[in-house]
Amino acid sequence: MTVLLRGLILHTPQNPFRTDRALEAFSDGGLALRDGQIVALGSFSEVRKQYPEAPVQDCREGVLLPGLVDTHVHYPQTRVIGAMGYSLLDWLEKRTLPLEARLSDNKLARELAREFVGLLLRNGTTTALVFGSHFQGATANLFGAAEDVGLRLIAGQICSDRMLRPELHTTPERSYAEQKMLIQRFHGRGKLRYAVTPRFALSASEGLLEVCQTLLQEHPDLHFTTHINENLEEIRTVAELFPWSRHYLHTYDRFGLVTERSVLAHNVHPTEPELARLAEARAAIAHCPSSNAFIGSGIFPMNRHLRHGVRFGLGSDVGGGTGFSLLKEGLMAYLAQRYAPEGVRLTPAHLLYLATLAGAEALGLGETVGSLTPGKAADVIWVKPEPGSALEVHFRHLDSAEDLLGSLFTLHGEAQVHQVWLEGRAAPLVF
Ligand SMILES: O=c1[nH]c(=O)c2nc[nH]c2[nH]1
Ligand SMILES: [Zn+2]
Repeated sequence: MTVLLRGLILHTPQNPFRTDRALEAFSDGGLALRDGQIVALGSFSEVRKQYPEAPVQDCREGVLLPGLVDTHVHYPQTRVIGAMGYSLLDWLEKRTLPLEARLSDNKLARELAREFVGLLLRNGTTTALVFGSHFQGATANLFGAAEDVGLRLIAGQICSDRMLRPELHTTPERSYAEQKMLIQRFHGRGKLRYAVTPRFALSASEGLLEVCQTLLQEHPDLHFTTHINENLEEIRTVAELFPWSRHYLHTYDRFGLVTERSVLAHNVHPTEPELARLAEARAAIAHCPSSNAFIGSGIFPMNRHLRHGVRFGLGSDVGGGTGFSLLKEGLMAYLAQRYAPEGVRLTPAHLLYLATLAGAEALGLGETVGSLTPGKAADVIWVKPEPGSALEVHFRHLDSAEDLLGSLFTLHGEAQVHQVWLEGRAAPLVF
């Protein structure tokens, strides 16, 4: 059955870093959904003519956007959000890893998984690349919870075999066996995909990185994700642990882990050769602006990434980040670039692109999601201003689509994700 959504529709089917006309807006727009796909987009009157019999859902209060894409978020860390006053390595040791160690308890893991996917959806995220758990059972729970609600999920069991805490350490042999089982069970099942996920080079021996390489060779359509160049002390330690490495990226590249299916989180302190190599390999970066500020990692050198042609999308990086909202991450990216000495002048179109299509492309899903182009999956969100809020005033009085989008990102805290469609089906937002 075809359904029509009517309202203000905004998306960025093109890249605003390359063209001035990337933002497409329909002030009284129509979006036709059928069999999980978008089948038409245009002015409401045009779309109505194509589907005169279809039921219409009136979404004229607020705005319809593509589902948001989070390229980096940690499933076990919802309850870590807000731990102030740390930098990366002491934040991991004192606040994050103790909680992650508790996910050996399957009952807790199931509860956290349901909570986590519910929070992604409530914030309008319909596709996510997720850091799983160090435990196989907990990671299976994450896949199960995503499947239950219909979230598009790429995730994997984290592997580490040194320098964290003993409960979180695996061995190369065990990690291979456990990951193999998860890949067989979940990779390619519905909207689930598997990502090989060493936590970071600091906590992975060469033997473990070899296992990651073997898995990617045995299953060339797997994804790969990890962290890189987040914090200066981390970078120094990695250089000591891999004395042969030319730079941080080399520790992954030596094992064939830097490809166009790779997403590396942060990259706040890259060298020029690393940026050149990332561009050459077409690997993508998950830019996590609120996390970079919150754990004091530094400001993302966006201009250098653009100059080299390195792809990047947005990541909430919960729980180093300050919450699940990618609208907020858009604002944080904007603010950080305003502070940076050679910051990029971002527009509302850039922020929407980074929160949607750029992320989809980083995950290799640019043909499937990220914009409302007909033929793509009907992953759509309806965002409304809270009654009585400044954002509502803006929605009543602004008539430029671009200005409205700017106020939506700026006043994101007054926006409510009212409804989410996953492949055309309305998802429950209360769990
Ligand atoms: O922001 C981060 N969050 C983490 O959990 C983590 N682990 C390694 N490096 C990390 N960075
Ligand atoms: Zn992270």
